[in-house]
Amino acid sequence: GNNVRPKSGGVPSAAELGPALAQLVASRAEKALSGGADSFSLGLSGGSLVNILSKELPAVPNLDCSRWLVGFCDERLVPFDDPESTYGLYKNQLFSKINIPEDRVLAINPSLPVQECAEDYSSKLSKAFGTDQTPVFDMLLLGMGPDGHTCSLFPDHPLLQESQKTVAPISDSPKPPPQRVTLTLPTVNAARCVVFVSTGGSKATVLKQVLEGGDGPLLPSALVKPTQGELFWLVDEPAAASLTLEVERPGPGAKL
Ligand SMILES: O=C(O)[C@H](O)[C@@H](O)[C@H](O)[C@H](O)COP(=O)(O)O
Repeated sequence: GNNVRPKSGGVPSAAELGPALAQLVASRAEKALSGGADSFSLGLSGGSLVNILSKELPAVPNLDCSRWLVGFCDERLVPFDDPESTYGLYKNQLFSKINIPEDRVLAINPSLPVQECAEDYSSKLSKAFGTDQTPVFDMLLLGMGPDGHTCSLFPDHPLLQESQKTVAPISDSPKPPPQRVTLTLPTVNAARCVVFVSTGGSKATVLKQVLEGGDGPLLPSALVKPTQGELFWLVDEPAAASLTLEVERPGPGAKL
């Protein structure tokens, strides 16, 4: 075929990708906090990130999360004890294993109707970030669905045009559950560092389209272009299988 294999022998396997992600998070946390900021703000997403982070973050030596401020890039409007709740999964699998203070985790209020829930989450962010403007997260961790969605921003959905709100409700998500709350594209693109984590062969075609272009309108993941911040894609071999562009392979211990 015409696949140009990455020069240095391939992108990390899924097993190497977790530690690389944890290192990247730890390094950006240290950068933010050593620069004198009183918090490191991190936005989480669901999907496979829950397991990766729950395994790898607690394994980082001397990780101090006492000054982290953790929010959610999107959340499903279900009770916290529902297996579909992203917050619920992180609470059980990750927050119980790191020293993040409970009041520094910003979650939705799942008992509110979706519109009010989005407004409530938006004001929680405003308060925590001390601004009425777009909150600027130090780091956002994103997944990408096989349809190219990220957060709860789905292909061809009117929410892709949202330019005023920081957070928006969605009640017709094509991926269940239908009701969700999501950061909008302007909020995602205001972040200082955005990291996509994408693994597995089901992502190969869409990853090529997002990174190398194709016919039709840009997919939601391709609309993520931080205006000032950094953008990383951490992908494994099967996800990268259709790429023709060259992929960098940071070795173990690389400074990202
Ligand atoms: O709320 C959701 O439905 C999921 O969080 C979803 O948006 C997920 O992040 C992507 O589909 C990527 O999933 P993987 O990380 O499992 O590839």
